[in-house]
Amino acid sequence: MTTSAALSVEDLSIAYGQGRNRFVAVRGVTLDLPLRGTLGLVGESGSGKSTLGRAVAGFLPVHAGTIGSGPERPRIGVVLQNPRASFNPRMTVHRALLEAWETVPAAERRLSRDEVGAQVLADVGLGADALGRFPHEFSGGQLQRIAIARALAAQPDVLVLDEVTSALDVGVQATILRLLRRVQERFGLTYLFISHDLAVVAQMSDVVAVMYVGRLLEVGPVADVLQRPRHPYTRALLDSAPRLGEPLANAATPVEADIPDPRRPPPGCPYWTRCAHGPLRHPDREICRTEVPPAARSDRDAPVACHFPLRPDADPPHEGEAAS
Ligand SMILES: Nc1ncnc2c1ncn2[C@@H]1O[C@H](COP(=O)(O)OP(=O)(O)OP(=O)(O)O)[C@@H](O)[C@H]1O
Repeated sequence: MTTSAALSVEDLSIAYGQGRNRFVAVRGVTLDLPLRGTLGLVGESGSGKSTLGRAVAGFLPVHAGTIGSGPERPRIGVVLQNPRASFNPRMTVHRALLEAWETVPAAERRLSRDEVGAQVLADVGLGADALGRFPHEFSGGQLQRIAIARALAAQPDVLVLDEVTSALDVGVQATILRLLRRVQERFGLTYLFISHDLAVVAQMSDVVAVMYVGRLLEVGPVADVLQRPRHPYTRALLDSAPRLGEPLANAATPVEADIPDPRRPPPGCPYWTRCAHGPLRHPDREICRTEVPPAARSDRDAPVACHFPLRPDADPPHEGEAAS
């Protein structure tokens, strides 16, 4: 772990199922969550983002590797996409906040029982009148604020935020993102921010990690990864996000093919079956089909898991101009 990491994930693998149904949803992921900063985790559906988030939160058994930061494990909270599903409909907001607060060992509590209410709600911009009400009385955006308040009541060091704005209207999304930044600064929190929305990740993150079929393909400072992507997959993801006035396709446009089933990943690089820079378009790049590139790691000088990474200064990248 580097000294500025709040939490380190080292060579982590997570499996689901048993026997013949067992499959590895996250493979060999190494990441540092930057202390008091945000790591944005992006990737298409099924890439393993939520699995990694749930494992970091301690909800899933670790199959191989470690999640930790030395003897003092940080307190980790979670906010999910659908707040309605995460509240007991028969419990008042006040009771839900108290339940979260009760998980903090008595000697470590920063708030008294009396303060767990109006004060915590004020931190997320809600009035004390919400305390005696029930989840169904709130809009999705208000309930997401309450979910954030509930997470704060448990005094986290790290928050796993899994698609927290995906179910909200755009205007409400923006206010929730601003609120998250405010509470991050105020309480010195570290975020693992999971989203399939690159624009939102770009706005929120210091470091970006790109997952694909369970593997980490690229990781680095947000400006590097999103402005000078090295992995053809990152490049293709960026190009698939529509931008006004720009053509939709360029040389990095992926080969038309389905995303592989993570239960049956292809041999070699997981991305070669769609990669415009791989063996489908460059016959001399057979290695992509047969050898898994060394994993991208945030703690090493290895930001990209690709046999033929794009040149960092290539903008836009051109066929055949990848660095060797
Ligand atoms: N509880 C589970 N049991 C078995 N398989 C699961 C379970 N949860 C997720 N999976 C599978 O693990 C793989 C990774 O899923 P995960 O939800 O982590 O991906 P994701 O990148 O977060 O995508 P999404 O945005 O669709 O949730 C998928 O193939 C998914 O079907």
